[in-house]
Amino acid sequence: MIVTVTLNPSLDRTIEVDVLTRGEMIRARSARLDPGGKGVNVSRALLAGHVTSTAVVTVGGPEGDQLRRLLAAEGLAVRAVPVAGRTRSNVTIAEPGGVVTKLNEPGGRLSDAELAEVAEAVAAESAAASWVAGCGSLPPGVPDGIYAELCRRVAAAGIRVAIDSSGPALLAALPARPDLVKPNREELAEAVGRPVDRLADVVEAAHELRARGARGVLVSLGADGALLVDDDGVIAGDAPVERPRSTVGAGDALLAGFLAAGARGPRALAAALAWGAAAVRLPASRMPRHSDIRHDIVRIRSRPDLDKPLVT
Ligand SMILES: Nc1ncnc2c1ncn2[C@@H]1O[C@H](COP(=O)(O)OP(=O)(O)O)[C@@H](O)[C@H]1O
Ligand SMILES: O=P(O)(O)OC[C@H]1O[C@](O)(COP(=O)(O)O)[C@@H](O)[C@@H]1O
Repeated sequence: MIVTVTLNPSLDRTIEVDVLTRGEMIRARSARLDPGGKGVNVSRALLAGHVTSTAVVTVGGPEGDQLRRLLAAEGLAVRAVPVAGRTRSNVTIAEPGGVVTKLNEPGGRLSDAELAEVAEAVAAESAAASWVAGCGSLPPGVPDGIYAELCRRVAAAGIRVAIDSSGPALLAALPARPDLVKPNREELAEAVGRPVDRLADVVEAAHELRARGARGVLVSLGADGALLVDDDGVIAGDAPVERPRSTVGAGDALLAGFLAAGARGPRALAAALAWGAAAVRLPASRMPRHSDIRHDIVRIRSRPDLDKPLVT
């Protein structure tokens, strides 16, 4: 059983266009509305993969009501914490070939009292959990140290914790020793304050996050796959997708696959890559079911070519 925590969930509208040209009126090919936010997507992917999960989410305003309805329609187990600020709407414009432009709102402000209610909800829901995953950006009003606090509380209860966030919230979480962090290439580069251009740079930066406290680092690298650094060493892999449709939620599917497969070693990395690749082949942030996942396309390397320049 895996609990996810999303302080800044969203309604995700994905609009498919032939080409995005700034300053012009563009007729869309299709539009789709999904419940969103990183932890919400991890729980949706786990549900699709038949792994028990509960999503703790804040919900506010008419958008929050709609988010609840969308999650209920998917059959997700949700612990909704009502808040005064409205739930945000994020827009993704998807062009053929998987090129996406994302417009993410900051989200509604959360008060200290609302944050205390979230903490209570997490404590209540995680009694039987093997992992708690704190995912996504922080809305206004939330201190950078919130994920560090989550790590300490969850670890004190003997439960493992994963953090998928960025910027100051990710940096502040590291000294609290999360069992896993899942930065993408950009987030990793931001965390170490230098570009990450080759696999060797990824390894070095991931080691740095471990030196600052993270026990395991799973770096998602878009079309370049993913790299895992933990107590067992370094492994990398990829799963090529010929015709990517939408990368929205691919990182969330990757994290879900990794946790679902035991969160350790080549087997978990392979599952993560298979789930991530499957998400990329699906429209918008649709999460893969068993029948969407192909394990035969995954290539795991215990001695990756470190000089290889990254393509995405
Ligand atoms: N173009 C692609 N081709 C194949 N796999 C991809 C592609 N884009 C993403 N993925 C898969 O999805 C995972 C997450 O994508 P990434 O863009 O790194 O994360 P995030 O969505 O968190 O920014 C990657 O590690 C990879 O497994
Ligand atoms: O909290 P953030 O960083 O603004 O991200 C939220 C967005 O990320 C998503 O969870 C997608 O995440 P990924 O594409 O990184 O897997 C969307 O559902 C949501 O709109």
